[in-house]
Amino acid sequence: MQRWRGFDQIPPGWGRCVLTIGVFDGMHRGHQALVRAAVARGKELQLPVVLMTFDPHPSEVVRPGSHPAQLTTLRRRAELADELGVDVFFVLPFSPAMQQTPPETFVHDLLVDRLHMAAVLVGENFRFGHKGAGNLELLRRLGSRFGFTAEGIGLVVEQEPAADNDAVSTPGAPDGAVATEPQAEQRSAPRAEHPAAPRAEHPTEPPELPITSTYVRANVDAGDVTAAAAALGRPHRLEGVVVHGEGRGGASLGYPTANLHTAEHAAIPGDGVYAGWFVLGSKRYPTAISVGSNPTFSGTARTVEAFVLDESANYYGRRVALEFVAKLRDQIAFDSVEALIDQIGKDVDRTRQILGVPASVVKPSTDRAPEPGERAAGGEPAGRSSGTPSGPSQSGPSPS
Ligand SMILES: Cc1cc2nc3c(=O)[nH]c(=O)nc-3n(C[C@H](O)[C@H](O)[C@H](O)COP(=O)(O)O)c2cc1C
Ligand SMILES: Nc1ncnc2c1ncn2[C@@H]1O[C@H](COP(=O)(O)OP(=O)(O)OP(=O)(O)O)[C@@H](O)[C@H]1O
Repeated sequence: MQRWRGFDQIPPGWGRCVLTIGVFDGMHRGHQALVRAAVARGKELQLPVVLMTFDPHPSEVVRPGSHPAQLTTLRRRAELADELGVDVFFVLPFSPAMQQTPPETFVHDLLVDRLHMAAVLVGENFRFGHKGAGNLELLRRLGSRFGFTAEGIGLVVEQEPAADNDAVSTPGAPDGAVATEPQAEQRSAPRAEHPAAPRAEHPTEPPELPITSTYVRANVDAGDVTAAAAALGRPHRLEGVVVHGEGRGGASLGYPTANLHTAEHAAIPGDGVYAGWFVLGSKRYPTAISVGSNPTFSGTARTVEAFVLDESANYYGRRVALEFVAKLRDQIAFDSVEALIDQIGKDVDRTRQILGVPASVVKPSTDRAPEPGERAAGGEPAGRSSGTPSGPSQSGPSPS
């Protein structure tokens, strides 16, 4: 896949193409359906498929200071587009001049004259150009004038989770892994209200609301990472660089944590404790994640920290990502450090259960994730035994 930034990077001799346009921040299931349709059209017409996205988020240009929480970095968005078969990931720097551009000019001067689009595919609800005056209808009219086709894709809607299903599949778990325990906290937690939710006239019929990035952001913010994962088709991922914390995790608690420094607008899930995956390069490790200000220690700064199960490597300075699979509980101000340690042990046990990772695993090397079902010869993990902090010796070179 090629990556371009701005129209100047269109290579000389560029022919015709199939185009899909939008912010694509979530790269959620709706976006995926749209991109798949564009890729299929590209195959049929034997033309390359261009995905056009914007940077910064257009909201920031329209209302400075209003940048929405970012669900994917441009790098991650490109990676996901590549996996779906896109040929060119085209980032259009979004400027005040672009915001003022009438939709007809945008289509004629840029998409037709410079990008040579033969077909454009967008969601039915797509709006573009000054004051959002452009829509699918306009694209169709301009298409018959300038010689391209415009196709609208039906919107993918969110699915309500089945309330009586005891076996909750966990997005991102190893193949076939299923959490056998109902995720009670998840179920009972109020769902983030859909931004476009109408008042239901028939309460028994769940409303069918389109998946949008705004909806995913609301769920991430509310800590409902299960609903976010259902809309994304994968767990929400937060990227960052591992930095030093207070130096307390390994030394005093026996649970060293990798503290993440995240990008300014990154979508950080609401405060709480989560089960998820620690992603390092192409490997994933089970992890218990804490988001919040560590009220037991009267902390004020909000931190994102991950205790990586069965690992004791030095992650400082590494670029890593966390994938949030399920929320376990809220952060609590414990009366004693012992009570916090005891609870973290239970969080770790629960994390194993949800991810389908056995309690005792062979100590993997730092670049190898344990295979589910893999056990140490003696039955005990080479790192720590499940849920039992083993004191300062565990902290070693690990992050605090
Ligand atoms: C799984 C897990 C759950 C946690 N839950 C809480 C909590 O409920 N309340 C709290 O004050 N801190 C909680 N913490 C955060 C610890 O207080 C924090 O990791 C510790 O203070 C070490 O901080 P440091 O990395 O800055 O040294 C939790 C940490 C982990 C790994
Ligand atoms: N649920 C969906 N199903 C199919 N296509 C969608 C869906 N949501 C958005 N699209 C289309 O995907 C492209 C990119 O959408 P875009 O990221 O701009 O909006 P969005 O996901 O609705 O997010 P936001 O909440 O920020 O409006 C557009 O063409 C849009 O119409």
